Amino acid sequence: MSKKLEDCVTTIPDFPKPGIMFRDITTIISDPEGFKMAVDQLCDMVKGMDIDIVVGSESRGFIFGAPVAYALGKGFVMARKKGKLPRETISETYDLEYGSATLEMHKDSIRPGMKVFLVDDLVATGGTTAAIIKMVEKLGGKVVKIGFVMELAGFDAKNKALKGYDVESLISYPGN
Ligand SMILES: O=P(O)(O)OC[C@H]1O[C@H](OP(=O)(O)OP(=O)(O)O)[C@H](O)[C@@H]1O
Ligand SMILES: Nc1ncnc2[nH]cnc12
Repeated sequence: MSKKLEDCVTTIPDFPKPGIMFRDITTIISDPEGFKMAVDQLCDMVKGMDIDIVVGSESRGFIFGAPVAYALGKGFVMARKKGKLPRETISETYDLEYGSATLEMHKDSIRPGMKVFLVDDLVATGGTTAAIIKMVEKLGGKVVKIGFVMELAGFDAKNKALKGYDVESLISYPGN
């Protein structure tokens, strides 16, 4: 039987805090078949769609977003953690499953009217993605597709933080 992407994920209970089921992507990306499956399947999500640019968040979003952009023949924009981008930025602060954080994007990275494919490894609350959506929209871009490798369905981000957007995940885990 051929390998499935799910088989490449390792789950670590109680990391980094008690009660968190940590879905570890390191075993996807260290496996050539797993990494290729993930990138190819993310690209398939926008087959036939008109997109201008791929956006990914630091740091695990970079790992999938950059090869997806390359494979699609598009550019890649980084949403970075605070204080890392050298030019004029826009920023958003948001809550995480465990803590809070601020992401920044270069103000000139999205031009008005650009159609954005937002890529990340995982969605839990959707707070990270919602922060990026806010920045993209403030810059005049339109998020036309959001693709995740994994979703923690218990948070119901699709119907809460990301309601109204076109969201797809390659793997869905019930619960948090
Ligand atoms: O849906 P949310 O509740 O916002 O959580 C999901 C986000 O959390 C993780 O990133 P993290 O901020 O831990 O950064 P990392 O990629 O640098 O580990 C993950 O890569 C997502 O970006
Ligand atoms: N449960 C989880 N596993 C891996 N990364 C995460 N980011 C937020 N929640 C996570």
